[in-house]
Amino acid sequence: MIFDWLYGLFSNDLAIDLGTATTLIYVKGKGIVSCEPSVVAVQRDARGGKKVLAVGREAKEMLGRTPGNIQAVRPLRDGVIADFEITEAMLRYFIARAHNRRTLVKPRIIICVPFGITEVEKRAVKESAEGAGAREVYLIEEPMAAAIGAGLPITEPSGNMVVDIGGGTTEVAVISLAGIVYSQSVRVGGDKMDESIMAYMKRKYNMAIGEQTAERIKITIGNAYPLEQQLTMEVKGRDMVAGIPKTVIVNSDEIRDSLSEPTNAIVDAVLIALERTPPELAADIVDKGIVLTGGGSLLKNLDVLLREETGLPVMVCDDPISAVVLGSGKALDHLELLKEVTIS
Ligand SMILES: Nc1ncnc2c1ncn2[C@@H]1O[C@H](COP(=O)(O)OP(=O)(O)OP(=O)(O)O)[C@@H](O)[C@H]1O
Repeated sequence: MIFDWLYGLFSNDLAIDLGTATTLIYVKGKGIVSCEPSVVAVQRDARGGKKVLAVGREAKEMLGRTPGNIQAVRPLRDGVIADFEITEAMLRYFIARAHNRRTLVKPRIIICVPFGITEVEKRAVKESAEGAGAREVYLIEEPMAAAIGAGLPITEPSGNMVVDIGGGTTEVAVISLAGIVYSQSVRVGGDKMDESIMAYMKRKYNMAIGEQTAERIKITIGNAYPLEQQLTMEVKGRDMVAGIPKTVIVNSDEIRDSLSEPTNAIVDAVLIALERTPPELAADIVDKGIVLTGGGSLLKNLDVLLREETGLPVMVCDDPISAVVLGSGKALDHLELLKEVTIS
């Protein structure tokens, strides 16, 4: 008892959402202390060695703007770890910054990982957190963390459907009695939406735009179902024929059309999940509806499209970008829940 109290006083337990697009860190008792792009700027020397120059927001600014020997990389792609070494360096950086090293006790860290992560990837994530000073490392799968973060009653014997639309993947899961009954991950998310916009700008306007511009278009006027009012936006890029910078005005209808492939893939993943859900749990979902989490769920009217296509109630949770890290943090706060929902 006294140990628990002392531990609570001195420890600085962390929850980390290691996302393809964003890494968020939650510190027990303080809330979310960091929310930065999962990007690392790396300098390569002649012998192939790598030196980390910047991490997070500062590194994202460098994407597409670096000289030859410096590379701004996203170490997680399509929901999986594409570069172990750099993921580890990024994790160390974020943990070191969030963890108050003056505290006496090493932190317990819970890290949220993509559903279906391999044993090798699990070990890599655990080892990098241990290397960064963790006393104990717990892993929680993304759909579970998202469901807890969205406030779903996951420990009850009833079906809950959560659709987490991230940067690299969309994970559709049905959860009951603190277990994942069904989960399917498709490699479609915010990144594919950005790619579709880039391809459209090339096709329609002969114009090359960068990833960041495509993301801005998506966030500002992107949509999945007709908006009440048409929106427009000025876009700057490079004319691919003349080779000089140019500006065009695009509208929300054409951007919706350009996004139809990724948005339809998300609808299909949800329809397949509904088809494969055991009947009793499907009946619960008909009553309770589908909850959307993840930054991709903020695409305008994506909830409306899903409602139209499934005929079920669909709602976006409060603060969808933080749901996963908040859910992981909540698990860390409740020992019983932690045992039930983490994977080894
Ligand atoms: N308002 C918005 N409208 C549309 N998309 C948005 C909006 N805000 C953020 N996004 C997109 O959400 C995505 C990031 O979501 P999130 O932070 O949940 O992903 P992640 O957890 O890093 O990825 P993953 O779950 O694949 O590991 C990005 O593609 C971003 O462009």
